[in-house]
Amino acid sequence: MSESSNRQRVGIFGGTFDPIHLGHLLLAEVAADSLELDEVRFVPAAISPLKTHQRPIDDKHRLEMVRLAIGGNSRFRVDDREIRRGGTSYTVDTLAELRQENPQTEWYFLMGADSLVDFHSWREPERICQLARVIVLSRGGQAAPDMQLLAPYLPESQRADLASHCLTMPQVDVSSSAIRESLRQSRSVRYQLHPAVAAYIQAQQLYR
Ligand SMILES: Nc1ncnc2c1ncn2[C@@H]1O[C@H](COP(=O)(O)OP(=O)(O)OP(=O)(O)O)[C@@H](O)[C@H]1O
Ligand SMILES: O=C(O)c1ccc[n+]([C@@H]2O[C@H](COP(=O)([O-])O)[C@@H](O)[C@H]2O)c1
Repeated sequence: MSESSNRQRVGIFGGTFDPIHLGHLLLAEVAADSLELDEVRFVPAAISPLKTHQRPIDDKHRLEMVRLAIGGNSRFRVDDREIRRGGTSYTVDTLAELRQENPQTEWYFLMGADSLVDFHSWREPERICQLARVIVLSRGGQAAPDMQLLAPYLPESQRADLASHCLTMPQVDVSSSAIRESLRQSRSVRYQLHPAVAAYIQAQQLYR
């Protein structure tokens, strides 16, 4: 057996998860399956760097909803390091920490195609691509992500690498912001959330 086939393959999936919804779960499942990952780690951000103007709900609720949503999936784990670290959650810091703790692991950083559009304004995008293989998941029915957007920021070789590791997932037109808005207006969010998350939101009276 080759050395690389013995190495753990772990996907890192960061998000504000305010709240976690079925689009997130499907993205992680498609990535786990297509990339033959041993594990996907959901990493809730304390404060996402490009969302500093809007405070998410309490960390403990977001963390608990991730736990509830991934319950029963043996490949999914939650990693609360960004919440513990507090402040603005930079992906480069998280990946550097993970690499240092587990140098033998093959790390895959998963992101939705909409995040790619502002990837150039992330902290140290070039180093992120060195620390992990960045996997962009685009939604079926939508145009493939435009890698030219990254031309000023990433060398051609890294752009080509990103482009060759795009995955397509079914289009799930669900977002945390639309769910928050529906809940505020007492509209149904049925089938957009894991039932355990929906029950938690109701019991805790969140997003009213
Ligand atoms: N419906 C979806 N399908 C595929 N990917 C998604 C979907 N919703 C979010 N993502 C991806 O999940 C990651 C984390 O997203 P985030 O927690 O900000 O959720 P969101 O629904 O985009 O939130 P908001 O509506 O508040 O911006 C991002 O990379 C984003 O591109
Ligand atoms: O490191 C950065 O500069 C950076 C900038 C924007 C977003 N991110 C990460 O991308 C993930 C998704 O962010 P968001 O805002 O879509 O919830 C989350 O883990 C953020 O910490 C990271």
